[in-house]
Amino acid sequence: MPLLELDCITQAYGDHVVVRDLSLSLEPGQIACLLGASGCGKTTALRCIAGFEPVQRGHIRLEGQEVSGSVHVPPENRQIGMVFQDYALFPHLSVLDNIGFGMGNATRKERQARVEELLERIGLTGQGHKYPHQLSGGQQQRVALARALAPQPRLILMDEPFSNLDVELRERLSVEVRDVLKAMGTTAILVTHDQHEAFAVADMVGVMRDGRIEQWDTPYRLYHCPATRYVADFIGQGVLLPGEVAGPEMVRMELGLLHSDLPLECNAECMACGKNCHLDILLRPDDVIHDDEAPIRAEVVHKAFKGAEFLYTLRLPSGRQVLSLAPSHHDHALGEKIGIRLDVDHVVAFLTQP
Ligand SMILES: Nc1ncnc2c1ncn2[C@@H]1O[C@H](COP(=O)(O)OP(=O)(O)OP(=O)(O)O)[C@@H](O)[C@H]1O
Repeated sequence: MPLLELDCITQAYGDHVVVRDLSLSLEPGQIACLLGASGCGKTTALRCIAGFEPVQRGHIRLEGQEVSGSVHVPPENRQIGMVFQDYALFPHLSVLDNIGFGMGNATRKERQARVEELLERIGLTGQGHKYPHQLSGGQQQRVALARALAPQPRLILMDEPFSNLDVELRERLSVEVRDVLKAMGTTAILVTHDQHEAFAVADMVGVMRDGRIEQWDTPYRLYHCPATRYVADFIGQGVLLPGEVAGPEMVRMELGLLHSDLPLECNAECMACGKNCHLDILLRPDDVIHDDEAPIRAEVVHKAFKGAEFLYTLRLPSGRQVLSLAPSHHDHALGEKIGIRLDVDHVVAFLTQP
């Protein structure tokens, strides 16, 4: 049985529909992420799950039991833990007391054992006597996670939990949070606009747009097999280059012929002949390989040093540009023409808009 099911939920503020027919299902122990641009409705969806907002249509079920829809179970009876962007720790309570705060029904001994266990999980053993202001931002957020986990909730909801932290710490903490959640078998949903966080933490990611989930998929598939132009553009870097269907599973483009393992998207007439449909082909920087032996030459118009790699922007003979990631010992000057070839695992193609 899924731990959480959202069945076509809709929520509006007045006339402004913010969440539209949103459905998803989470298995116990799964970590999901709602990812999207500011204002797409991620926080509102999370607030509906927590019970802070009623849903106007649809149903939410936790462990098969309806909590929103024809009934409305209040937030405090849903056994859901929350982690917020600003940590929301009690400043006048020690770390120990913050973590133990929500364990009202436990005995002193149980509470102590649980808090010690969680302190160890978050790497703060021996620091329980400190107060929030004596901790770094990353440590405070780990305490906030421990506090949310302490009462053994059915589900943890995290709203932009890393956005107050600097980039390096954000990456490290997102991996640590995933490890803690996985070690405890906790089901969780993260809300963020940062795809690196989403990819570091979640098993499944829903890319949201305008209140809807545009694609619900694994991070790998979102990157390599985006279902729509919007997802292709929102996730990762890349360019769309024009191509032409040369057969049901083959496309011709400026950089050569590409074989697709799936039938290419065609319009009805093209289905009949299997040729000449115009497509836009997605090329990621890792699809375009720098190779001195390759006959196709492209001019370096921009380069960004990434440490282990350069991200080159290259101009093709047609004037169109592609991105290419190359190991950083291949250090080429602006204006230089370098050989490139394609190494595309899956062809991602969208029918050219008339
Ligand atoms: N309480 C409210 N009353 C009226 N409108 C609201 C309320 N809360 C949110 N909205 C509007 O709903 C839309 C979606 O907001 P929401 O916070 O869910 O988006 P979000 O994707 O989480 O954005 P962000 O990343 O900026 O937090 C926005 O246009 C916002 O202005």
